[in-house]
Amino acid sequence: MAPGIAACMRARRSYRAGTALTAAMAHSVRVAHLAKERAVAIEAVERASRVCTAVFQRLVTEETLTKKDKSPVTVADFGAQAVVNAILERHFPDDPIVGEEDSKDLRGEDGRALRDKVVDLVNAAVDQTMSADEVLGAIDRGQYAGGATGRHWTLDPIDGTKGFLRGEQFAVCLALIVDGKVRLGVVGCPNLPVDASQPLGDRGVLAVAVEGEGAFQRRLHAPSDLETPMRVSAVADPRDASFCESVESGHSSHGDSAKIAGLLGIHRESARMDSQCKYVAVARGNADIYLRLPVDGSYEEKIWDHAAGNIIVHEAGGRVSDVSGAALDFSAGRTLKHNKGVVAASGGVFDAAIAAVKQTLADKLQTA
Ligand SMILES: Nc1ncnc2c1ncn2[C@@H]1O[C@H](COP(=O)(O)OS(=O)(=O)O)[C@@H](OP(=O)(O)O)[C@H]1O
Ligand SMILES: [Mg+2]
Ligand SMILES: [Mg+2]
Ligand SMILES: [Mg+2]
Repeated sequence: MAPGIAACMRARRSYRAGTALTAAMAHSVRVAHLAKERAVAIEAVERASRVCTAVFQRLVTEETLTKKDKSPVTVADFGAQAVVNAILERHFPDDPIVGEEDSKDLRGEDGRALRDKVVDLVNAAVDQTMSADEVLGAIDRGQYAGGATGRHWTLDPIDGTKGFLRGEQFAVCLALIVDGKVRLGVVGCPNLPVDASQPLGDRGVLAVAVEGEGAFQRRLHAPSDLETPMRVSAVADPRDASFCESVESGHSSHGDSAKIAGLLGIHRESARMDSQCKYVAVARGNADIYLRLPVDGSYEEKIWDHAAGNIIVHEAGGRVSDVSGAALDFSAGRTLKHNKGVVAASGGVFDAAIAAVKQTLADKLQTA
């Protein structure tokens, strides 16, 4: 095991032991639960986050960001997926991975320029030197079909690509699914303010949750003994609630969310934010409701866009469902094909939010 991962597990044990002496026995049993997976996942997400930040800094220096050249983003997507998958392979060689990207565009003569950039990027981020074939192989470990039995990981190397390009919110999201249920989630948010009340202050948050153990946050790239628990807000009156949604109206209907806010008596403007940082915002009480409302009825949400955020909100005391109130079903393959849309909210306002969503989408839900 890498020394960093061993130190991380020790630090977590000492942090948790100090939090509740009376529960020491329960802790010593629970801490062992997915402890190695948790530590490896954090290390992988942190390394991939560094890859993304490095690519973005180069983008800014080369002033390509304003040209909206998408290829550097593609480099970061591929690089981050290769780094995470290589780390997972080293520690859990038998675990399959459902990842967003594949190596198609990096192969052959057409893919050479991009491939060379990705290989350089990956080799700057991992401990061992990887050949081009090994990097492409690592990316393609993400082609697993998913399903209801056994264990597999799911990875979104950059969630919120548009946010990444704008220098706004994006996230590196990794989750472990066992027998169709999410058991562990890690979301790295390099641009999220550490303290939401200080939006111009320090940035970089890592959120993590293991089933049954609660949700925690810490500064990205900080030792785990500085983790603090996350709790959803205690708001009970929906009129006092705030909600967040996707930036793009193509990913979540802004028109329907405005109607739902009207029904709930919400007067505050929605916070529009890219990526699974929205789940983290709900988990740490910065927003009360996350609405993701279907625009195109045929779109199937991808498991990597929701798995990590889903468990983080649950473990922070919140609830997550689709727009009909049904739990998200991560056992159906690479997509959430049995669900439409997503509603995540603190416990105090979840029922009211679902009722307003159902009322607003009644016609669409009937024809779906
Ligand atoms: N039609 C449609 N409906 C819903 N979702 C879609 C749709 N098309 C794409 N996607 C996925 O949306 C992911 C980004 O979601 P966000 O909530 O971050 O959107 S936004 O950037 O704030 O607009 C985005 O994830 P990334 O590709 O990882 O950025 C896509 O997987
Ligand atoms: Mg995504
Ligand atoms: Mg992505
Ligand atoms: Mg994408």
